[in-house]
Amino acid sequence: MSKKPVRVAVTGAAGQIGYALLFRIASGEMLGKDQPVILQLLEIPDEKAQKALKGVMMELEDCAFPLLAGMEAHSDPMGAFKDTDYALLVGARPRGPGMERKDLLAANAQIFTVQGKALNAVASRNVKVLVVGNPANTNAYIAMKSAPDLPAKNFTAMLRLDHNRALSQIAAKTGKPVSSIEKLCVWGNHSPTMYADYRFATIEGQSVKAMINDEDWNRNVFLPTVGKRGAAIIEARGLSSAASAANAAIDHMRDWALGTNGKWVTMGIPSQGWYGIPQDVMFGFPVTCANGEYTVVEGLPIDEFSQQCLNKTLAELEEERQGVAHLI
Ligand SMILES: NC(=O)C1=CN([C@@H]2O[C@H](COP(=O)(O)OP(=O)(O)OC[C@H]3O[C@@H](n4cnc5c(N)ncnc54)[C@H](O)[C@@H]3O)[C@@H](O)[C@H]2O)C=CC1
Ligand SMILES: O=C([O-])CC(=O)C(=O)O
Repeated sequence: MSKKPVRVAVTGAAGQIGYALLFRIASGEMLGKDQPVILQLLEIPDEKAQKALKGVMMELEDCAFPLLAGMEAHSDPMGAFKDTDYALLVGARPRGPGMERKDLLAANAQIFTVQGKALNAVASRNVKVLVVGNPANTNAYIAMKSAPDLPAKNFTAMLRLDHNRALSQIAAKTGKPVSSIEKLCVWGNHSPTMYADYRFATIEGQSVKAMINDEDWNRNVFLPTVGKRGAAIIEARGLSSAASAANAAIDHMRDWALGTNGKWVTMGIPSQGWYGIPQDVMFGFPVTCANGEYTVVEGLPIDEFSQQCLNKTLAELEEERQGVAHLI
């Protein structure tokens, strides 16, 4: 018997990430090739944006996806989030050259109070929320705090693009396939202060740290390359990452919903005090996923350099959190 359709809300649906994301959700890449979906798409109440959204929906229709059980266009989050099982909050202003992601807080923070409240009011009580719009961690924090009736753990921020970038850098350095790398993680904020950490990583059971054996490369090449990759893409493309961001969103939601079979991935999640990170700070942690739940990988040793990195990214998140305290 075929499965009952689930509702997937996507905001910023006519934007560049939206365009790279929706077709993959509708084809079953996110929730499985046996899971029908109803897309509930949100764009701003602006004639041009709504018209562009209609165009994207016409293209979705033209794909005749067998799993696409329905589609709705919305200009109000209360409609878009009604009974939704999954919410991908992408819609927000992207940065341009010379900006840091936290420069977007003033422009974007308000979006996430409104959307958090709407989720609180009308979404499924088990809704799984992924915030992509930048600055992703603090926007996810705002949405979570604006939705007190939903479980805090159901609000997450996207660190998966950073995780995937780190995987590719390690694969290139070691000459080994991406698929062979296990136990990598990225701690903290989706910003240049993030700490991509391959101390525990293995390839075919061998330590990646020992294989690379180059602390200078770690600190002066790997960390800045991963940390500033978003800016490098903007510099090269004139626009921020879109297809890779959509791909990371698919990876994040798929793994959360369908599980990782014991493999580590990185998710931005509200801390429950793990590794000394204060309660509720939306922080990138290594997790495994099973049965629709994530579990933090606990008990990893944190050496002095790693502790400094964690402190730095935490300090930035705390600063962002103070900057939005008036919205919560
Ligand atoms: N967390 C991450 O790893 C990444 C995050 N991003 C962020 O994702 C966001 C979206 O990026 P793009 O798609 O490239 O931008 P875009 O400008 O192409 O599209 C954003 C869309 O969101 C819509 N929008 C704005 N406010 C909205 C609201 N309140 N409700 C619904 N829709 C709304 C806009 O009308 C626009 O169509 C940006 O903030 C960007 O910085 C981008 C790449 C990676
Ligand atoms: O850098 C940006 O502004 C977009 C983004 O978050 C990324 O590519 O990681």
